[in-house]
Amino acid sequence: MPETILKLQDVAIFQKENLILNHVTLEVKKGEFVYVIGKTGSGKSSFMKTLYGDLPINSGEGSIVDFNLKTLKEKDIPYLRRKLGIVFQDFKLLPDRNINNNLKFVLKATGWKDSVKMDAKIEEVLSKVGMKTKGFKFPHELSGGEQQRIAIARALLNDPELILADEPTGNLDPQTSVEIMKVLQDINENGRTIIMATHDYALILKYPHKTLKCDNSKVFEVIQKAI
Ligand SMILES: Nc1ncnc2c1ncn2[C@@H]1O[C@H](COP(=O)(O)OP(=O)(O)OP(=O)(O)O)[C@@H](O)[C@H]1O
Repeated sequence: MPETILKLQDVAIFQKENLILNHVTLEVKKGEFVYVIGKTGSGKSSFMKTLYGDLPINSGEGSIVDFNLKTLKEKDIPYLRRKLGIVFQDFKLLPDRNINNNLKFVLKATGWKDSVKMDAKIEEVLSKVGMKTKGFKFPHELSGGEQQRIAIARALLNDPELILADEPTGNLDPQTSVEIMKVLQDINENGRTIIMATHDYALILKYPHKTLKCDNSKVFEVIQKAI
């Protein structure tokens, strides 16, 4: 039996005093690829934020990569995030430094010290996303798709058990979206668990996976035909 990476039991998620999602019960096992879909404002980002400790769970129980989301303290959040790779729609690369230094910045911030090991790790993650030769480029010298590849490489730096991707193709054209999806697909095939919020139905049809839908304050699994 694959181990459980995420488990939510009757969870309620609020934005300020507004209830966004209620009675959320679900389980994600190691190695799964799971989509989270839903209309604008249905709570996809709120759901993802809960998973990386940006929104608390007000009721119910939740655990993610061995962290208890209910009892998670502010000081635990950096440690939780080291076990997660987070990818956003808008890449969030630092504009004032090249790609190698963007990646080195994250390694140093997460406790890496040995320069040789850092360089080797950077080369490894850049290779995984097909960007090995682009380390000396600045973010503005790369296309959107290339920047997202770098953001995925950055998410891989600390060998996360789970990758959370919130609309990773939201700023990309359809062809580039497919390329990014192939990168994520590859990473998943190498054993990593991925949860990806998206409203890109073309991608879901092309790469079918378990799909959770946010609708009417609920999260439930949908089968492909019903999407
Ligand atoms: N920081 C915030 N403060 C208060 N309310 C918020 C905040 N962020 C989101 N909301 C509200 O929470 C609800 C869910 O928003 P959320 O961003 O989770 O939806 P979404 O499904 O990710 O939408 P989209 O597809 O547009 O990104 C919306 O009604 C939104 O207005």
